[in-house]
Amino acid sequence: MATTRYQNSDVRRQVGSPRPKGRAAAQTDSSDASVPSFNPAAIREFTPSFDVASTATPSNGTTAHEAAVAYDPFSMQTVGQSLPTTPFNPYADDQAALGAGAGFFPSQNAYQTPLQPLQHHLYSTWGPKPTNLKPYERTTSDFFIPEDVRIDLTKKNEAANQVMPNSQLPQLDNYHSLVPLDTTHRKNASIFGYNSWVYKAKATRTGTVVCLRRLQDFRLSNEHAIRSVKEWRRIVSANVVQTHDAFTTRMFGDSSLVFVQDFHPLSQTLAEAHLATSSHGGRFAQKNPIQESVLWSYITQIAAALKVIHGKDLAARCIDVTKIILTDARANRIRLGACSILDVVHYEARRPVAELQQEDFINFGRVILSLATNTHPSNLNNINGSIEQLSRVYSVELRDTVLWLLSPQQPPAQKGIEEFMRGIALHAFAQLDVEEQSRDADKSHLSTALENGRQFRLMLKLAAINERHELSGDPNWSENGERYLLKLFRDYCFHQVDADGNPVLDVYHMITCLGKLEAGSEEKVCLTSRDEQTSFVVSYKELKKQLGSAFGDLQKASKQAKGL
Ligand SMILES: Nc1ncnc2c1ncn2[C@@H]1O[C@H](COP(=O)(O)OP(=O)(O)OP(=O)(O)O)[C@@H](O)[C@H]1O
Repeated sequence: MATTRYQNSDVRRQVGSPRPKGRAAAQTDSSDASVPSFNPAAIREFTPSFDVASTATPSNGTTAHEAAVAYDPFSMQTVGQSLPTTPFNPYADDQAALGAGAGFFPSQNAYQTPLQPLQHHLYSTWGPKPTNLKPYERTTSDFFIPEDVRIDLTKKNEAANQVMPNSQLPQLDNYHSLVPLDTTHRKNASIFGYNSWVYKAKATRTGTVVCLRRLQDFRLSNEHAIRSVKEWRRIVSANVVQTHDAFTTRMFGDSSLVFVQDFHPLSQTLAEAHLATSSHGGRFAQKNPIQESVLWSYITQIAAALKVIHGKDLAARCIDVTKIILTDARANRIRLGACSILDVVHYEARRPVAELQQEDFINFGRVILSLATNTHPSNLNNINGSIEQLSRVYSVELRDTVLWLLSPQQPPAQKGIEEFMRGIALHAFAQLDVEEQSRDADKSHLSTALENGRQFRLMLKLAAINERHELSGDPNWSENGERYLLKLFRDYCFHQVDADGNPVLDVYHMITCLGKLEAGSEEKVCLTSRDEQTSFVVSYKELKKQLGSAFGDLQKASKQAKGL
């Protein structure tokens, strides 16, 4: 079998056969000692660490920047080449071409890192790891977002995209595709004084999914009432559902007041999550006793919300287990869900904010007492008895905290949220730690998604080139020149077969090949034609250039067709 070292010339001529046929076969260049031999095992449970493959990293000073992909997902041109002074682009293919003044650093020569060049073809290995694996062991799932996170996000996306066929709900002026979120027909008018309904809807102008809370049969008597919502737009807190707007409408067949809020898919109220109605008499029965650490987490988050709200001279007014939503059950993330509503509804009977803020503390205490004793707030008639019940299960500190919240101050003395926060600081730090750990895990997942995104862009380019029917009237474009090698690379990467011609589906091999191509590694690969008559030894770096140039042809033709 002839082995041809590829020289950037017309490979079609070197192949010597009009159109290669037959089974794809390819092998890694065995003359390159740095290349790990490819073991065509099926998807491995454990794959060796990429540290093993790292022996094959560029040795000729390929810099981090050379090895990275252009930021524009499809741009194969050096970004900013035509600009006189170009900002440093860490993703550019060729930093040298940017010119001396283009770098973030005084000149490219001055940029000499004492570190090894980054190995962009390797998946990063930072972030929390399963502890039962050796440091060099990785599972196939390591390359993707963890299953539980994927399921959670997918379910949330599904919930956000859910539609209701044959819906009788009206289309509003600025919102359409309403889907009711109330899971029960039981309506409780005691909180707002009106029956309320919650819908998911799509904003006509922006296409974003929002949550609409509708108060049925509400008659607006004062135009200024609705403007008080403006104040709530200023409240930006991780523990408050953001309110955007409020309007009245007759589209539901009555006079309704509607609040527009952020939509948090698959959220549950604290009552739904922790208190369950029994089938008889509407009494609430506990699902599982709530751990004390969860209660402290809730306390810390409600306090954080009140800090922002009271800090803007507003009062939450609606702190209730049925109006606080759990937006991420795994992380115990909660948000106050119905602030702003009572400011509009009770506009005529306005009361001093300081007084309402003091009431917030009492409602806050009732929420915690209700959760700790598994009693619906409307049944919390004997506070002392409930406190006693709480102290039988939970710590003295929790009991004292709830007592502090529930006991009214003798005027002119007033409770302050900062004073309360100082008192629970230890628990707030515990919550902070949980949040930081969860952020670490999310960052780690994000880095996996980043790597996958890079490879996905590469696959889009390959797919756009391989087997293209014709380009600019040339029916053989995708089979000629550099495109032919890209086709063989596609075979090498994805169409591996064993000695009997059976497919070898080695995810590790596919990911590694794409990673090296994406990084433009100096490592060489031996690509064999389908008829097994010709082989080409070519580096990933050259393949990457060829991919760029072939994709550039496509872009040029596409732009010409559009007259650009
Ligand atoms: N901003 C939001 N994003 C997503 N879902 C929400 C949002 N606000 C509320 N929900 C969900 O809508 C459903 C109904 O909420 P609602 O406040 O009406 O509770 P409820 O228990 O039905 O109270 P009530 O008896 O007062 O009507 C709940 O499952 C809640 O989790």
